[in-house]
Amino acid sequence: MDTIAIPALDRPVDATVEIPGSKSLTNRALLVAALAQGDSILENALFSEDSEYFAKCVEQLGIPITLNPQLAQIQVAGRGGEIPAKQADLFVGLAGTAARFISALVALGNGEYRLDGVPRMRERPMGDLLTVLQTGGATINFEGNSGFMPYTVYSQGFAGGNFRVKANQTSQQLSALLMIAPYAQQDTIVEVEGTLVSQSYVKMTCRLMADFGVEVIQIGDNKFQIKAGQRYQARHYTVEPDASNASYFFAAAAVTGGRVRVKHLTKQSCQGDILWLNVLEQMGCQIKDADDYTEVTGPKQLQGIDIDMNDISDLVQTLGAIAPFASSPITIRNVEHIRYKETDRIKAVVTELRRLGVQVEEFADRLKIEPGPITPAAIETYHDHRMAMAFAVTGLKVPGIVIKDPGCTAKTFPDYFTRFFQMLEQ
Ligand SMILES: O=C(O)C1=C[C@@H](OP(=O)(O)O)[C@@H](O)[C@H](O)C1
Ligand SMILES: C=C(OP(=O)(O)O)C(=O)O
Repeated sequence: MDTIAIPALDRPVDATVEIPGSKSLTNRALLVAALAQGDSILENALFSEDSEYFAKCVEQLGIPITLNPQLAQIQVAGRGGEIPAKQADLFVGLAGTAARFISALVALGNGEYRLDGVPRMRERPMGDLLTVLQTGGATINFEGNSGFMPYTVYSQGFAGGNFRVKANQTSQQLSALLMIAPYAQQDTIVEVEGTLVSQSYVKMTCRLMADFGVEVIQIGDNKFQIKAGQRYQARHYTVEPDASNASYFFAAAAVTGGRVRVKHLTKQSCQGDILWLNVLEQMGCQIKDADDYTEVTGPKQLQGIDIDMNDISDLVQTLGAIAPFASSPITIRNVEHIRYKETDRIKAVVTELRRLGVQVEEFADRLKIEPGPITPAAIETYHDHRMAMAFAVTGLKVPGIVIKDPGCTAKTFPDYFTRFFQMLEQ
């Protein structure tokens, strides 16, 4: 298996970086542009496994896509809500967004659509969304366990109506439903039953829908109404840099007492993970928030923090990886749902921190990390891009840290290590 050795720094980082487009925004924009009538152009789109699987699915459904990776541009020739293909065999890799959003998209079609992913994707929850699609008219044939990939969706359009959906393991199933709802035969009201995790992503969904001309009426925190007959408008859309993927570069400034500027990402971002800046501020960093960039300057000594990360849970690994360098313990709460992601992320972070000699307590929905010295080790990444990207930052402070299977960053950030090393050379 490939590995990458991370060089420890004997000086603070001092760099300006650019981060590719957001995965969450690219895949939402691909979906709504596919449903719009006519050509949309996505600028600064992400080119990575998650978005390329997504684009390929849309294309297989008969909606032409032109990829221009050199210009970071994707052109989508939307078909006004029609799904031209009557049959397709679709593969989503490990992309949770593609799995959920494409399953919902094919429910608008008229035909049979098989969906599958990598072995871990077959374990990730899909059932709550599929139950709603069944109530809305689809028949679903599961090849293995009910509620999990692989399955075939037999659809004849989506009826809409009133639904209750669980969103305690992932918010993506709710986002998927919201985005197809304007094309249902009648108005849709979706009520979340119980806890809604990762709420900031649902806000992002509503914002993106509004950017393409569709209104979601939110009734309280947990109820959403979408009028049928609304139509997405094709448009030019510029994808923001990925705030979750920027977190590793800001973290590098935080742990080395250095300075990192991320171009074109600002506090006005519609991505919930922009709140990483607030986390770092509470830990002692200084934040400069300009019109077209954000800059983090790290302190001499990071402080500990006790934080609910339910809404920004893709950052748990980033915080876990720098936690041993704080002056007091770091407690990360309310993140049981990260056990259903690329890997069980609570378990993965705890295991790898312990491998580094760090004292960590694991609970069902939280972890507590004690500061302390680190013994270098080779970090297992469990096919999880965020394990590789986060623990590379730990390696900046401790000589001898090696990241196993660094190629797993291809999921959302194929040239992560190139940009990471470029940051160190500035
Ligand atoms: O809707 C989205 O784009 C996402 C929602 C979050 O997932 P959950 O809703 O499963 O927590 C997040 O972790 C994921 O990276 C992207
Ligand atoms: C959880 C993630 O991805 P997915 O979209 O596959 O859920 C992630 O990118 O951290």
